[in-house]
Amino acid sequence: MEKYLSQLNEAQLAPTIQKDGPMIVIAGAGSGKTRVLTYRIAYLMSQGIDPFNILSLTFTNKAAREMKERIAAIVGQSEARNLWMGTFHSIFAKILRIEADKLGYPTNFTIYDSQDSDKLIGSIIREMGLDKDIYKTKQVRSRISSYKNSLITVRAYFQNPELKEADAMARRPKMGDIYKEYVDRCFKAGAMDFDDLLLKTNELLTRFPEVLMKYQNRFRYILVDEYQDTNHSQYLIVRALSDKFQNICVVGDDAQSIYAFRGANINNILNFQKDYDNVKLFRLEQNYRSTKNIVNAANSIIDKNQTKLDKVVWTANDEGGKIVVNRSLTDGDEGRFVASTIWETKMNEQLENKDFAVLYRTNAQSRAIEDALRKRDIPYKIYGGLSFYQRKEIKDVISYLRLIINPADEEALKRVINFPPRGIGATTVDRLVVAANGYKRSIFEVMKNIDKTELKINSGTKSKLQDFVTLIESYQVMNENADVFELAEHVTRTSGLIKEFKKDATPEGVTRMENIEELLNGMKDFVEGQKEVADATASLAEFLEDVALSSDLDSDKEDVDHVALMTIHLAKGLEFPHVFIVGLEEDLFPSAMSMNTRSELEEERRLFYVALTRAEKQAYLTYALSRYRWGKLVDADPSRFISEIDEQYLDITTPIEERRINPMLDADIFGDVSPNTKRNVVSSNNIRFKPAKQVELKKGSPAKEQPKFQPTVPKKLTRVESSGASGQEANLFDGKLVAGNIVNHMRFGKGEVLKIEGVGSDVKAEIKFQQVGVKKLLLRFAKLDVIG
Ligand SMILES: Nc1ncnc2c1ncn2[C@@H]1O[C@H](COP(=O)(O)OP(=O)(O)OP(=O)(O)O)[C@@H](O)[C@H]1O
Ligand SMILES: [Mg+2]
Repeated sequence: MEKYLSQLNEAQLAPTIQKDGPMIVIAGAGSGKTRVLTYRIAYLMSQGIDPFNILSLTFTNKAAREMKERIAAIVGQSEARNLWMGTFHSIFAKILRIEADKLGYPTNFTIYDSQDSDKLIGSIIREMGLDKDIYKTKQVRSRISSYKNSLITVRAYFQNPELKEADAMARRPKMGDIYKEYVDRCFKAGAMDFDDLLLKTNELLTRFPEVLMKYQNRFRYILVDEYQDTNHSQYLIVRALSDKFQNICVVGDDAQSIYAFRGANINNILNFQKDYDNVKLFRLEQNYRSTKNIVNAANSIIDKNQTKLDKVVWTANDEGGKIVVNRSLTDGDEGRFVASTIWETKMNEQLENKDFAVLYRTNAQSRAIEDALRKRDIPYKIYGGLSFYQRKEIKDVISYLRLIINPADEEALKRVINFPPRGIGATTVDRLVVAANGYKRSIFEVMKNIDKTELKINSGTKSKLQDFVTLIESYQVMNENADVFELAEHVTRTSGLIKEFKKDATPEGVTRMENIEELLNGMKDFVEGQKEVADATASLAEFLEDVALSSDLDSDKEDVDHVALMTIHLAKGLEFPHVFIVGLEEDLFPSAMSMNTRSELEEERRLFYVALTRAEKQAYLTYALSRYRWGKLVDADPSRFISEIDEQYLDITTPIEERRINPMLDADIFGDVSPNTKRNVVSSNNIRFKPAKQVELKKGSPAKEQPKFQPTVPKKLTRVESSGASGQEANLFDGKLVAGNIVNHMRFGKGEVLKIEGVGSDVKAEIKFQQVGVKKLLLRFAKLDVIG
């Protein structure tokens, strides 16, 4: 047996060496699914399968690169190089690059990133004279995206009255018209957006049987990682390509399906066995990633979901430390806890920064963490922010390059036609756009033929337009002989970009210049790198394709030692020794937007499962009692997810508060309460108002009795139990604190006690604070000093 196969356990070995036929590996996190795919590819090659015939689809380009390196270590670099490996988008962009003319696109088509799409949609909404508060750009884009991922073309849209009706109900009756205009304009600009890369591939494979056959024969073996997160469009591509040979191997975990909001369909994994004949099903049960505590805690979480496949996950790894649960008063404190824990752990255990990751639900949460890390001089990197290639100055340069290979590219043209300023005003551009739409030509063509049009543009402006056309055409000539680096270097100098950026001597301006330099360095690298690959051309088109599809997760330089900060969505498939999951608060995680149906809440829970299972050695769960959101300090309650973990796996440094939730509304969030009444009030600016606390004890009932509507926090986790009515804390102020006392509160400052009410653990004080007015505080939680 091949030596590397001994690095697999028996259960992993079986799918690895199952050469032919459809197969699925369903297994929990950390059980070696990705490892099986990697070794399977090496195995197929050792069995004489040509790497050109193997297609492997991964979730990130980074994952693809890592797999390739691993395989190269086994079978050798030169063979591994010929594998087709990458994300759906990058692989099918390459195929479309070859076949695009069949669909009426130039093979040099541009890929619009989400910024480009947003800009185009924004201008369409403006041109159509629609209300931009109703037709919000991002919402419109996500709607269009969901049509495309469900393969609803413009024509299909207009044939289906239900769709139109749904949009009309959502107060957007013109959605279809925007969709049509957007698609037309992209097509005219020779541009595909991200979703087109899949949609057009589907179109290609259905409309052109000979093309389908070509790629079916090419990709005799297909492997897909993270299959649970494929959307309909991706699903159909995989089905079509694998239809002939049926050598399809998918791996996934239904418990980690977290992209439903972007159209991922968990049924793809559930139905796989129905889609193909004689499917071999494999299961892996042993987790190699995490400690027993983490594995068991994660199991106890996912158990709460109703919709799931039964799976066993266990580990032979050490017990490990319990999961640390930390409460902070504010998000700032939370950041400080994270930073100081990282700092101390690094010292005590001799670790590096890259052994730590901080995961959050929303990007906005990174700020407080960043501040705290900076104060301690701990280097960090945020993943998933604005990627390098989306920064303004970089996009400016890239837009020139895009225009060189595809002068029809409307978004690129609009970006640089007057940058650096050359006296072509917005009105002129608007006229050009209208004319181009009228003539059904690109703006660039209209500009080239400006004398033949009837546009009302004065001769001074006309000659400026012609100069611009000449400039771009001169670059096009240069592009025939120069490489990407030489061309870009020339463009930045002669277009006036460098001069323009140099004018700005502020630190930001200096950073811009550095970024451009970095871009040029990257191009040099690209050119050198391509020289090593036999059939590569180092063409500008290839470079731009890499740029359009790169995310900053991909460009991660392994040699830099930093703490990783990212959203949980981005962390899928990754692993880190120490993981902090921050902001575990109701309405944040689970997100306020995702609590309307059981399936939404279950997706949030899967997200939590993904987060927790990234940790190898130690996990930390943190929450704050108040946090700045939308510029306001809002109160927060600990997330239900913390209390859903079996307590034996937790190390709770500070007892968890009862959730201040209206028991009437929360009795059974999906049960007997009508959906209209159960939600909290949402104000117009989307800030959720918390209903007043109504967990009152019945008169005369013993203090220990739990309220009838016990929130989902298990009894033992509530402060009532841990310190108890009989414990000292609850009685701390009994009898000691009386009306008239002057107290000091950590957050509210100085105040006077007006009255005391309630019994046992429910004793409250009404206090008039100098700064914030009258507040009612539960004494067992309130941090008060009596000062008079
Ligand atoms: N048989 C094995 N022996 C030793 N280590 C293993 C074995 N199988 C997997 N591992 C290691 O366990 C970790 C998890 O494996 P892998 O990433 O393949 O799991 P996964 O099932 O893909 O996880 P996820 O669901 O998070 O994507 C990796 O570090 C991997 O190298
Ligand atoms: Mg994996």
